[in-house]
Amino acid sequence: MTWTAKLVSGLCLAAAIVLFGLLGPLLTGDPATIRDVGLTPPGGEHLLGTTLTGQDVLAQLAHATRGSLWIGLLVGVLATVLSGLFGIVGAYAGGVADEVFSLFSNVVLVIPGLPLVIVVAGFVPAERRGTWTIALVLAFTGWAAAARVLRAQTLSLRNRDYVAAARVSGEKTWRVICVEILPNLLPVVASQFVFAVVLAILSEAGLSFLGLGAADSSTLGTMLYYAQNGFALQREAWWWFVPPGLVIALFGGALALVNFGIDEIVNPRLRDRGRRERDVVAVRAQVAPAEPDAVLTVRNLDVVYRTARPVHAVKNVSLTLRRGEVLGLAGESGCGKTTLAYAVNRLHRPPAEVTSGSVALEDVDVLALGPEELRRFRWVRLSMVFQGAMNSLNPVTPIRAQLQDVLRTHRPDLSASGRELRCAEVLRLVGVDPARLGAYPHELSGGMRQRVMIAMALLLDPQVMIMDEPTTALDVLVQREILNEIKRLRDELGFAVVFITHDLPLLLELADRIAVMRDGEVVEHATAEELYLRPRHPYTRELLASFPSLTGERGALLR
Ligand SMILES: Nc1ncnc2c1ncn2[C@@H]1O[C@H](COP(=O)(O)OP(=O)(O)OP(=O)(O)O)[C@@H](O)[C@H]1O
Repeated sequence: MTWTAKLVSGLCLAAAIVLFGLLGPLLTGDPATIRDVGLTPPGGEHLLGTTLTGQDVLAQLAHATRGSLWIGLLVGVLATVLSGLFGIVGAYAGGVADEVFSLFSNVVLVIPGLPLVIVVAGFVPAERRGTWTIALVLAFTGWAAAARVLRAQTLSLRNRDYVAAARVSGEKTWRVICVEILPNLLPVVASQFVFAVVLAILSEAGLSFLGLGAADSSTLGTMLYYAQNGFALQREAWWWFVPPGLVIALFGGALALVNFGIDEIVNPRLRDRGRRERDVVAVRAQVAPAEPDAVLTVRNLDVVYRTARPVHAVKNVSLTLRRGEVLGLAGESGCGKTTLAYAVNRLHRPPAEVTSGSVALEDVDVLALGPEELRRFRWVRLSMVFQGAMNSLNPVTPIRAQLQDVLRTHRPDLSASGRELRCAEVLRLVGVDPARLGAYPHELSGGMRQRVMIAMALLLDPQVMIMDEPTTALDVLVQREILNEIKRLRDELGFAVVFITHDLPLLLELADRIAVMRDGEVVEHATAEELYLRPRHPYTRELLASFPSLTGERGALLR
């Protein structure tokens, strides 16, 4: 079922039940009228039959549905307000307020909900136990888990740049919360609300079934309570207890479907979950025989994002990476560079799918590897430095642990001292003092973090390293230092590099050969020198011309 189908069917079902609760009582008459037609089965005058005392089950059901929905709505609103207050306001305010609010939420969270509800509801005398009392008790015991979720979300949002910008520009606190933070939380709040309503209806049914429900209203739980007391099951009067049970189940199911729909709106990736399980289609080309000194051979590769409007991101790409070579992959933003790099590594996720072609790393047919073979292959023979690499480190773990994790996974026989030595060695290789092994990522500069990621990619001596714009976020001096380091390491260790960037002049300096991509296709593939001196494709000439010359006339800088 697609996300829209879930949402629409959930909303239709919930709307039908709400309509029945709203209009049913007006059409079905008094549910309390006693007649001498006890336990009449459904049919004729009484569509859903009668109770032991001859009351019409349909009329009771309509009133009970209205009562349950009303309690569900009250509790949903109250619990959402409480969770918003304690979760969002506390987290945004920070300091003592956050600690006090958070402590209170935690205390409420660990109190066992149902027993507390039963004790509190039982403590209030029956004649004073009205709808509001029950709603307050259920709301009080039901808001804390949602508050924890909202607090976590708010803590992450309050540090975002756009919230900081709003604060710096002098916006008032309530405005920052309502305009900058709340809209981003709305999908989460909506799904928490839906969950609170379902939980309230179920809990109220449980309370009423135990005889602890509201004295002033009839709910689906009350109906079940009377059916139980009237021995409906033993008397085989199924029409007395099945309808209220069914309405509870259908309403719960409808809201669960709505919740799924909301989840998938919040996280569009979920929409594609399960739509396709394969990342590579079955029919694809045989691995072509590689050139003698080729280490990585890509042949006629096609990658398609199977979205509502499919995107053919990589089209018939063929590339050969030779031993110890730096192959540059250049092209404007969105031309498919990252998609190609991910597909070569089998890191692409649905909706991306390799539809044809082959990828071979020496003798390994990469597209044919199973999950366990892939796990053993990646990083050992082919590693990757991701785009924005300096943010790829886990902020709460020291560098040492992150580097050692890779060794623990792929070299389990290495001793603790062996691991330590190897980590220090790779850090030294990339020009970072091994004394920084104990540092957390935030204690390192951007350039150092970038180097640590390169060190991590070098840990297992891979034959090929794919570097996806590894230096874009750095200033030119640090960028140059790192590029020189990559060249030196390549000469020293002999691995081959696929270096992806939109910066063609940088590639002219670094790469042995360059492939220029446009719209998913490789439009030109030549040595760096050839490409610079004799660019053949108009797009390459355009790219070369778009970079300002430092030696031309002043005006040439401002093209
Ligand atoms: N998950 C996705 N669903 C649909 N289309 C996608 C998805 N991810 C990427 N695309 C599309 O695939 C094409 C190639 O994207 P890709 O990220 O590979 O480009 P790129 O050359 O690496 O760009 P950049 O240099 O900006 O990172 C783009 O048109 C992009 O919109």
